[in-house]
Amino acid sequence: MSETPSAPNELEHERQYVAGLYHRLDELRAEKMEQLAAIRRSHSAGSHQNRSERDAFATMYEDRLAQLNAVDERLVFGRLDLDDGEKRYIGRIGLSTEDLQRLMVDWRAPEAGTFYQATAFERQGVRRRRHLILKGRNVQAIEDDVLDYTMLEDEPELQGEGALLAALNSKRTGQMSDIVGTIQAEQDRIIRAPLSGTLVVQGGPGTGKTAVALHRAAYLLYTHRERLKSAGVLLVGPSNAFIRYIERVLPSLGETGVVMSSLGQLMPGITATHEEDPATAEVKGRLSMAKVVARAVANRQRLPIGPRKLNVEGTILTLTPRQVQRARDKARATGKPHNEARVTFVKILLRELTEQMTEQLEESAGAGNSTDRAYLAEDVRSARDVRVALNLCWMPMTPEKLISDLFSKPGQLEAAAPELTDRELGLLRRSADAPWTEADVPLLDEAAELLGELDASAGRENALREEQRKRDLANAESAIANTEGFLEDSGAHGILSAEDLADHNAVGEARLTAADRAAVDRTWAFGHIVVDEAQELSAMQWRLLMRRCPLKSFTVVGDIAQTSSAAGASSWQAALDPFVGERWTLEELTVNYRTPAQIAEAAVRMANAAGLVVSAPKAVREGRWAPFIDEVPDGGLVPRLLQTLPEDLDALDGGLLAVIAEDHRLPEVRRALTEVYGQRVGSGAGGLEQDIVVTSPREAKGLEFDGVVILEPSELLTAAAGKVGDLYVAMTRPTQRLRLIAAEGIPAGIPEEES
Ligand SMILES: Nc1ncnc2c1ncn2[C@@H]1O[C@H](COP(=O)(O)OP(=O)(O)OP(=O)(O)O)[C@@H](O)[C@H]1O
Repeated sequence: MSETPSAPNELEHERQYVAGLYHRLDELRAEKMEQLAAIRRSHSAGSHQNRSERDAFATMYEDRLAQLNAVDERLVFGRLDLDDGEKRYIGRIGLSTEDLQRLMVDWRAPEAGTFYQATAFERQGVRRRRHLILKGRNVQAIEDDVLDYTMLEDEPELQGEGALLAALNSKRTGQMSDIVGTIQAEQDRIIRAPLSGTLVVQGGPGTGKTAVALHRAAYLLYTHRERLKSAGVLLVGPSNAFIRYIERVLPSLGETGVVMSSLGQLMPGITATHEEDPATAEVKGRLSMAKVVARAVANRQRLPIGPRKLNVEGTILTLTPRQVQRARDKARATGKPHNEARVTFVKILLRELTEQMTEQLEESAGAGNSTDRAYLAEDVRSARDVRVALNLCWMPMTPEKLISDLFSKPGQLEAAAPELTDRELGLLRRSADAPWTEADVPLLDEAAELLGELDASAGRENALREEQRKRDLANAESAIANTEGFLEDSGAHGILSAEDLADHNAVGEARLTAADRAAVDRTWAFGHIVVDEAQELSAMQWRLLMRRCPLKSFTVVGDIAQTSSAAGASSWQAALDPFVGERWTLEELTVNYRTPAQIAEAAVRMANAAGLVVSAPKAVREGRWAPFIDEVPDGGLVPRLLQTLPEDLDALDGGLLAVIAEDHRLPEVRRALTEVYGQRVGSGAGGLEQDIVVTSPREAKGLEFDGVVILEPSELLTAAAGKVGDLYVAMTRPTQRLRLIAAEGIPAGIPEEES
């Protein structure tokens, strides 16, 4: 049902139309630049309010300009020919002529939906769907799906097969790109699903879950702009490497307002490392840890063992356990978090101690000789003994201090976690200065929730100010870049620095977007949260995310079979039940767009042989190569890698190659490869710019490469705490070629004859 029109006049027609679209884009850019420059020229004049209004306009123009600049590549990618004769062009944004004649429809608009959804079975008024394949600003080729006849097939229909296969076969760059021109019908249905509720998207490797999650975020922001602009959208991924891998997709879709965070960054101000020990991560991830943290907080509200003598300016007062208990009960009854309820606790006891002091002084000075209560209250409040005693009973506390003490002081841990075994307690113990890990983040968040603000204003305001300054600088830089031509003409080029402009623009909080504010505010309630690789989340991580979106509007994408974290999910039902019960819907993606059939099938056979039930998506294409299997003698892994690498690199012809192995092998592999390939070798997360990447299976999660070499695959099978996720993940990363080098035997199922 695909036809490629050869008629040169068709191509010529499209070239002219597309040139017209770019012309309009350039006009709009020039217009916005002129408006921005005019605002800047008049900037310093007028009242504070005038300046604020101009700032608001400047921000609006800058945002629009940034969007217009971001959509240049593949501005338009499709055309629909409709029954009524209309020819509707579909592109990254909507464009109209000056007198509002529509030139191109935004891919997220309802009128563009049929571009992705129409099939030969259900034409939805579409006669022909045309894909435009651009290089730079020029139309290189066109490819048509003709839908105005019925064609029955059993296979799932691929739309724009030529354009799709061209995209799938293109070399990987180490950064994900958008799929807006070739979204398939089953993906589109998910992208355009309603905003409310929790939607789970389950799909095997390479089915486009990440792509769908990102396009859905862009779609929701477009369709529910008002609501989501003020509340913000949060996108959570497994690691910083993953966030770097996907970070260009949303800007390329014209959206910059999404907060992207890895699991280690979910608590503003804390940068956490990976939790190395899976058993420790598993214990920290249990839902029952919420109770442990709650007990740890309650244990910081203590009763003295007996009456305590306090010296206030030479007068001896007594603080009794009973008094403390009464004050504690009242403070707890306020229902406020620890640090805020402490205010009540302290107020009650200071009042009682001041009364005691008044009575004692009046007694000793004789009746009728009244003392000034205000002075006495101040004496009591500032007395060292009183401060120490009240702090011992109810210490103001930061989340970091609470959790650090909990894990580094054995007595505190035992008191707070009576349900844990000695072995589990041992797993949690750590030194006070150990770095924070991803598994600590939900515990810190839980603590922050129960403790409340230490000083309700300080921390957040500083963070906001810092964030504001960063944004002002970035805005100023882009404003200067965008108006370069104008500045040159006016002779101002080079005179104005981004810092000057940022200072000039600083107008307080008003200019921060919701996303800026949300990124630094732990208590921010997002309008929607998208979670990728969601199978890895522990119950405590889910608990944290649920707090960040009280409306429970979630898009959850992942693959249960790829779970490698010991704290991760074994079923969506089990993972979500504590938080949303049955109120979630499941969608499945069934086509593998990444991995060639021969490789995907070997991965599935391996998983099945290891006892893992995996959904086996149908691969869209055959590859050129079946997996290469090299069995070598002991000590032969790296020599064989060095021997085979030239052939693999040659075959990939400049493509991206990853060597995946367990952590303990990585230094040796890196050393050996760097000796031969020097700067071409990058490591793990930071290495995606290089064409040879050496990485662990964990860091490769969610990423893809043209070629993959796995060293000692059986090790990846056993390392993942009894789960086969890691080897399954590693085997499904390549888009072209897979090689397995093994000294300890090839895991069952991989060679075809065993199947
Ligand atoms: N409709 C499409 N058009 C073009 N490319 C697509 C399409 N759908 C998916 N792809 C490509 O397929 C590859 C796999 O997609 P993606 O990474 O989103 O899959 P995934 O399901 O998240 O995989 P995994 O779970 O294995 O990490 C990517 O290169 C993506 O760009």
